[in-house]
Amino acid sequence: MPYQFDDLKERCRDEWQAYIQHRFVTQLGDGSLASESFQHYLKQDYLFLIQFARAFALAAYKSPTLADLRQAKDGLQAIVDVELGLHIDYCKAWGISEQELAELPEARATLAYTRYVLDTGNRGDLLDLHVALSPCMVGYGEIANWLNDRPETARGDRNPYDAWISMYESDEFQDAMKAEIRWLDKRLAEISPARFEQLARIFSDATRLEIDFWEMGLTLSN
Ligand SMILES: Cc1ncc(CN)c(N)n1
Repeated sequence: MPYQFDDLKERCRDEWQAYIQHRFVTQLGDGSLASESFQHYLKQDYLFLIQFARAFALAAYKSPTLADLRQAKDGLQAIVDVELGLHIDYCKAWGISEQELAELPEARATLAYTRYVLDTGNRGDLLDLHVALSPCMVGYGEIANWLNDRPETARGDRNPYDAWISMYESDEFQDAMKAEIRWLDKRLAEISPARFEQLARIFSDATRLEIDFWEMGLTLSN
């Protein structure tokens, strides 16, 4: 049986579930998350997204074909034009200016995650890099859908974080997520069991670093 993206998730099912259904996520969904935690997360996520945009630029550099180049360009565009744009507007609404964002120091969880992905991409090939990026690209789309299906989730005026959920439910974000899964499914179909083990390690590491990012928000750690 050829491998596919779902096999990576299945291989680290416990970590994936701990990421998708993290306490930060459930509190964000029911609206009970402390605003300090959300603001801390938002600020660090701005810094995170800048580094992730660099990682997609690295994917473009490492792309041997036009199809690969387009996929890297679409990922970069989803972050720079869609996510970062919305993020800056969203930060403004929460009283955080672009100037403040530009001057922030990176928290350790931000440093660890982003540099892990960049290092994996530098050392490895294009598939290593896309697998390291995939918990970010796929996880938030899945989180938005999971929250939306959850009866405890409060929507609209009843939840101060409703716009965050809507951002990741948007067609732009969901389409970028599906395109990334399609790209990965095609590449993973061609790999050996030994290669799958290497990629499963990367996927698990990146997923654990996503969990640490939520923890950083909850504990306000720097
Ligand atoms: C930490 C993190 N992971 C994922 C995403 C979704 N691109 C994000 N904005 N921030």
